[in-house]
Amino acid sequence: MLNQKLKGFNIILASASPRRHAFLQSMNIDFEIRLKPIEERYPKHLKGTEITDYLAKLKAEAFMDELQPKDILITSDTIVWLNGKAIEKPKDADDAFRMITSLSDKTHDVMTSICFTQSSSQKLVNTTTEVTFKALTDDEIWYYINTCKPFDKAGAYGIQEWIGAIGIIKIEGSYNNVVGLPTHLLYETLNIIADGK
Ligand SMILES: Cc1cn([C@H]2C[C@H](O)[C@@H](COP(=O)(O)OP(=O)(O)OP(=O)(O)O)O2)c(=O)[nH]c1=O
Repeated sequence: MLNQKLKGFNIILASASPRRHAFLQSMNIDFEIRLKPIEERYPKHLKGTEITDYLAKLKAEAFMDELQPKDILITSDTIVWLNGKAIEKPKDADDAFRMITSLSDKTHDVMTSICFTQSSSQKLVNTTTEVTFKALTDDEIWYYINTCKPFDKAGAYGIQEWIGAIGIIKIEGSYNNVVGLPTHLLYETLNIIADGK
């Protein structure tokens, strides 16, 4: 099993997201958390998974110089993509209201890239999930913002929270990807790395 195969490696998760920490724990992967501040900016011409690929790699850059041969550094990025535009984290409650209103009664994409960095190589994987919201009322949107304060979430919503329970009518693709980490891809890629492929 993967946790056995990874015994000779040191997994480093460079993420402040408690959801990403919990996913690795649920997969029985031993890991340490290492954090460095980074500014999540990307060139304007990038689209969709080009953005998440770019940001997942950018998050790895600060650690490049300190990686040891047995280290596998994991970084990732999630965005919500609607009508050709990325919706990132909201600045405040009004911004969150605008974001969720724009998602109401529509289908959007959620994209996550995971970057695996070793001292001498790098692998990048990504996936997209389609999420459809019902028509949400203003009262529902404000109730959610005031109770769950989704300011740390791309698109200003958490599928794992109240709004996901009452508002999402269809999803196509990985659920965990929407929460912030496509765990099936993490598992598949770590197996490839551990097998030396
Ligand atoms: C759409 C959606 C996003 N999210 C989260 C996943 C990501 O953590 C966050 C998007 O921001 P990210 O920049 O991908 O990640 P982060 O800043 O939380 O963590 P780090 O960069 O340190 O790894 O939104 C949910 O939890 N539920 C959802 O339904």
